Amino acid sequence: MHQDIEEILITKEEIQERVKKLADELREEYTNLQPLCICVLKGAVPFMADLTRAMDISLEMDFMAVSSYGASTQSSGVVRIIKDLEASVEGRHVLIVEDIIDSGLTLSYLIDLLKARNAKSVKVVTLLDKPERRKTNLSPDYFGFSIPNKFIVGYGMDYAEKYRNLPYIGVLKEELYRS
Ligand SMILES: O=P(O)(O)OC[C@H]1O[C@H](OP(=O)(O)OP(=O)(O)O)[C@H](O)[C@@H]1O
Ligand code: HPA
Ligand SMILES: [Mg+2]
Repeated sequence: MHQDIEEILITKEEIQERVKKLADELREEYTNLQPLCICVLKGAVPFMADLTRAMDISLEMDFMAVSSYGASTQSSGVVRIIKDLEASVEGRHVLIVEDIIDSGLTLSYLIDLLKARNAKSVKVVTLLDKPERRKTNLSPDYFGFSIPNKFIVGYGMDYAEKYRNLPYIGVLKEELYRS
């Protein structure tokens, strides 16, 4: 285990098993709809890659970068678009692929934006849900795990850009960000 990790919350094997089940559910819903899967950079990259391959249906991918955390464990509340989509979402069935919903501010901003751009449907799949910290009344259509209010890293998730390549999801030692 990495020296900065307090405990492993979800193992690599548990992630793989859950992702496969989510993909089965999404296949049911999206077969023949040619969904546009939107990966929210950067944290959702490993989840997007594993999930879409396991879905194994005809789909398209696009990528969007928004950021509200920076080098902090608290959302700034201000969502900035860093990279916009290439594809038009008009008339499309859109599936937003997120790694984590925490305050919900990133996602509520994105959902409003995609609806305003006339997507035919907008749904959300997130690997992790941290409901205790929610500041909006938003819940994902699909989620992998509900987790306690701890700052976690790994499988795409970072603290100040580090730890994204850990294969498991772990709780970051508090002394690394509390001073
Ligand atoms: O529900 P919220 O409180 O808005 O938090 C969730 C968002 O915050 C993180 O992204 P971040 O802004 O850190 O960008 P990153 O994916 O590039 O790390 C995470 O990947 C989600 O997109
Ligand atoms: O717990 C978290 N870890 C990493 N990134 C995050 N973005 C929102 N919550 C988290
Ligand atoms: Mg981040």
